[in-house]
Amino acid sequence: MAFFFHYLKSYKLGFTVMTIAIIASTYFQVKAPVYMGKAITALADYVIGLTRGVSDKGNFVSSLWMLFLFFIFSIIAMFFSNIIVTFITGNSTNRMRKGLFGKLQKMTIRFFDSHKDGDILSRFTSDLDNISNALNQALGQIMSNIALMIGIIIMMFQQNVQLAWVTIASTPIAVILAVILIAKTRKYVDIQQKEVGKLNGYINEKISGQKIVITNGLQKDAIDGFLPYNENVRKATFKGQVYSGMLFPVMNGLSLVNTAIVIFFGSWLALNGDMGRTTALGLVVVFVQYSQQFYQPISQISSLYSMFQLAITGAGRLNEMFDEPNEVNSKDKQKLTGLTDGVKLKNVDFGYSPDKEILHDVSINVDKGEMVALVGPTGSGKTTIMNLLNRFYDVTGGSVEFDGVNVKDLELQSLRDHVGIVLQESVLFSGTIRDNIVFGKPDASDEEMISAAKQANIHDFIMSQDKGYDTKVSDENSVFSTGQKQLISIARTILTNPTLLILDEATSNVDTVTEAKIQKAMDTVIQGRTSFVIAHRLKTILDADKIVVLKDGKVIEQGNHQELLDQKGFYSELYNNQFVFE
Ligand SMILES: Nc1ncnc2c1ncn2[C@@H]1O[C@H](COP(=O)(O)OP(=O)(O)OP(=O)(O)O)[C@@H](O)[C@H]1O
Repeated sequence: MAFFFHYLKSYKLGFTVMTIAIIASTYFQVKAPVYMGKAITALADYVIGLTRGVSDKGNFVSSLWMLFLFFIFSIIAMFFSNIIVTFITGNSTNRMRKGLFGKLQKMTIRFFDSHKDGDILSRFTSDLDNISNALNQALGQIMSNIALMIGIIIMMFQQNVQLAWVTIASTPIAVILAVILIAKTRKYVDIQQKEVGKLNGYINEKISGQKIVITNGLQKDAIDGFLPYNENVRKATFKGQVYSGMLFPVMNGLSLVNTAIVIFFGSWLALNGDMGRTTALGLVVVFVQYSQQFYQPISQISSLYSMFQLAITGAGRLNEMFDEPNEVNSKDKQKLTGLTDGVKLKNVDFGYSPDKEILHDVSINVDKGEMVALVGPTGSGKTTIMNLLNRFYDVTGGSVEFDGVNVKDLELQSLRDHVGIVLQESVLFSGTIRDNIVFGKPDASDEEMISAAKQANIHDFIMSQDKGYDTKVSDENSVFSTGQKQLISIARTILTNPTLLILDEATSNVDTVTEAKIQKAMDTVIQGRTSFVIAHRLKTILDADKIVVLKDGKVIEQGNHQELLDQKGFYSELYNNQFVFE
């Protein structure tokens, strides 16, 4: 509720106008049957008058006109309130989406590492859609239905107290039936959502692994696995639909029975009561209208319930994201302006979760301009060390220092400005090749951009494209191979001229020509720069000023190639067996 209030509170004027429009529309709607009754009484009087030779149809015509006008006014007022609801809903969901995306940009790497892309995306799509639908439907409908119910009750008691009691006598039965049906529907809608989630999970997994399915000829098995999920969805949907489908017929049936009782009792009043018969006839017509209108709000409000439930779940999931911690605010901290001495990891301990330590007492010294190669078996903690260098995560023990200053005492933005990263998996954003190269330095001149592309060995390839640097890059139309993508991201990093470079060498198989280009580009970008490289190629390791050998989160050996060979330890054993580092 606090979530909805936060976004809706700024539309006070809109709500006021909407309330006035709803009250007006309700007034016209509940008053119209009175004129219908008057018209019937006037018609009956006119017919009786004809037999007696007196005929005045003035009352009948004027009542019909009023009836017509009241319906028209009611429609106009309803139209206004709907437009305002649409305006408020559109604007508030727009603000929610903006807030959510803004929040996303402030989130920590930990959040992205621990949530699936699909899960984050669904908050922007299905959760926001559920909220928007519920707001759209509920804001106007709940208010106008409640207003309608109150209006009808007031009008009925004004018209005739006895008939009013008869009409509302069955309300408790209707409410009890509605509550039972909704509870049943909800149970099966919940099951249905869970089953749909499982089905989507299965489809998702199979789509991403489709190549493996095809390679192993497992298409039939994939379908066999799919069928039970699909069947469970069908069963749950069917049961939910049965109960929710019963709501309207049951309400309609009750409304009809109620109308019959009203007609029966109304006719009895007309025949035995002390009012004129034509007036009583008019009254019966009025109450037939009311008894039908009276059931509308009950069934409409109850049918909105499941929509509300989805919106509340959606709001909960959005709130979960808003409650996530932001990246630290470090505006008042020291700015990193460059590097004079070097970078140090001092007795670093770290775990992604408190109960499992990954790095144990890791110490590495890198002097300015040195290149360090991190080597070690898979899972030994190489990427984790990279994650600590530019403070994606905070160490739990020890410290990471730039020129002796703890990264926790540095302004985060200045730290990130000085650290350049080339990941194994290079990402290209939609836009032109130019946009992608100048991504980290949007104000770069064309000369700077071209020089970076030349150093990264990708200039000639770009120029071979029809539109050169203005060639569009998109998912469907990606002209780049994996290796070329890596060259582009190297160009992107060269352009930002980072003080400290973090580089994850690609292990993916690229052709030998591209491989040589990547190697050359890496040599260029590493030259004279302080750098950490997760090394997979022997040449990089041989060229390194320092090799750090990691195993199970511990530094087990450290030194240059020759020193490590002389130690005759883990490294020399692996090297002699030509085992991991090719
Ligand atoms: N985001 C994370 N959350 C929790 N645990 C993680 C996370 N990332 C890595 N780990 C765990 O930390 C340990 C070290 O992983 P890391 O990615 O640093 O190894 P690595 O040496 O880079 O491996 P590889 O050569 O396979 O890339 C592994 O046990 C891994 O399961």
